[in-house]
Amino acid sequence: MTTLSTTLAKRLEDPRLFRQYAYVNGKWTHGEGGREEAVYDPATNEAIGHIPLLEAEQITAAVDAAEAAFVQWRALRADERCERLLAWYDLIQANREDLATIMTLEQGKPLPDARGEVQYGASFVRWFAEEGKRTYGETIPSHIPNASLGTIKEPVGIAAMITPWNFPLAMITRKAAAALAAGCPVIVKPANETPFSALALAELAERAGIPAGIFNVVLGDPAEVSKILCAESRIRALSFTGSTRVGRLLIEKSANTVKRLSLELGGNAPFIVGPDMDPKEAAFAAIDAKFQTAGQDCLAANRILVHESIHDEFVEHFSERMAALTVGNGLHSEIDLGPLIHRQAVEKAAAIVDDAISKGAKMVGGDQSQAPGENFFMPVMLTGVTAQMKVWREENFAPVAGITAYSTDDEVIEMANDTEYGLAAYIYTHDIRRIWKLMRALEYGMVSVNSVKMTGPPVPFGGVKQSGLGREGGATGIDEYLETKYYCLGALGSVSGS
Ligand SMILES: NC(=O)c1ccc[n+]([C@@H]2O[C@H](COP(=O)([O-])OP(=O)(O)OC[C@H]3O[C@@H](n4cnc5c(N)ncnc54)[C@H](O)[C@@H]3O)[C@@H](O)[C@H]2O)c1
Ligand SMILES: N[C@@H](CC=O)C(=O)O
Repeated sequence: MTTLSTTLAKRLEDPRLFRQYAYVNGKWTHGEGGREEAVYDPATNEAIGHIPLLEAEQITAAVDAAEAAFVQWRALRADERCERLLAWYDLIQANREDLATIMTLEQGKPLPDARGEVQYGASFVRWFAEEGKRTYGETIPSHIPNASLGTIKEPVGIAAMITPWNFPLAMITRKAAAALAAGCPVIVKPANETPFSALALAELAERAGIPAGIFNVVLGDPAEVSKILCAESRIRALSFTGSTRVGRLLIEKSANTVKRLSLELGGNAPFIVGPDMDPKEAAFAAIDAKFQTAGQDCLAANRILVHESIHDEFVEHFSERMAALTVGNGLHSEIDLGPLIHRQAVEKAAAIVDDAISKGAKMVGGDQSQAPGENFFMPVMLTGVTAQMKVWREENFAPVAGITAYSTDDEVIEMANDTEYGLAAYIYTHDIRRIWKLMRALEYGMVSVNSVKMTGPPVPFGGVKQSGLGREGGATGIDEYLETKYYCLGALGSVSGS
């Protein structure tokens, strides 16, 4: 019988990239308890494969393997680790088409977007391969007679990573490449909805010469696995990307082992349009900022705040452009929006729209009878949204755009900051004084002015408030995996005053 997993394997130039096992200590591993879970194509609801759910002892075995492998990995010179990471980068690039196919099948995003994510994910590997060579310590002018003082940077130890389904590859490489370059072994727990991208990365890491035990992918019940990872004192850093709800749980669970925590959590981005903007240009930019990955993006423009003087024109252009968006299976050509990840996400989106309408918002679009399958949600524009509505308060993670008018800069600052989240904000205006005022007043970790695109390897990506702790990427991303060791070399004789 032909199953979708055989169909999938046949679609790939290199079928060995499609693995249905965990990857621990350089070995493809079954679950010892016989538990497994199906993974579905969200566009069709067909199972594309199965993954094992590992037992507690198998997760601990991954930690044992990482601990043993750490000794040699940290002992390599930075340029030697750089070479392995560059080999990984080359393999990811060379297998871009297969990786994109796997991603579209498990995540649903349109194939061109999946190719873009592979490229984006690979770019972090190259960036951190190089950054690993620049983990400088410092020399400190001594206040102690005859002593020399300074710092050196050392790998923090085993780093665990728990990652989401919306960016199944790049959210792994942005963490793992930094940790590996710093000299740390890595244990990744990907989202159960999208494990196959992570497993393909493991296959390529092995081919790149990253030794057994240094890059592990564990699979299992999320609460069970993370409980073990958080409680394990040998794991010194935990990096999580996902919802604020789960982020809070991980903080609690890690308290006893006092780990280094990096948290990239939810967002509720405001998209502010000033009165001087061309309403059409701003509306088109807002469409891009809202509907990429079908709205399932932590940077998605959730609350679109438009100056009252151009609001009606903006809304007209927005709805026209929204009506032209195509919704369908991401493997087909000319698709703008793929499915949501599963049926619950569709139900959540519908509940957010109903809540807004019951509180007075007006809806354009969103004829769900046109949806090409049960996990699809036709894009919706809601106008007249208020702070009492869920669409304002919650990260909707769906193609639902909430729009509202404002009259003054002070008012829009208050509106934009009226959320527990603080990941990213967008400002569209050409008035430099307004740009400066808004940029300084917005309580967000990242502010993008007149540009939808804001991310990439050189960028210190991260949020404030309840959107997270720490930064990924950029010149500081590797610090999440490094400890500073201060040294005092005393009794040196002649160095006083240096
Ligand atoms: N800030 C960022 O960089 C960023 C990037 C991507 C996604 N996100 C956020 O991620 C969320 C969407 O992703 P999601 O639905 O996969 O998030 P999620 O929090 O439900 O899941 C993220 C990861 O946590 C695991 N998990 C789920 N329940 C758990 C539990 N009880 N204990 C331990 N682990 C558990 C999941 O299996 C997955 O691996 C959104 O809030 C989005 O904003 C943030
Ligand atoms: N789009 C983000 C991921 C958030 O979901 C990124 O670029 O890292």
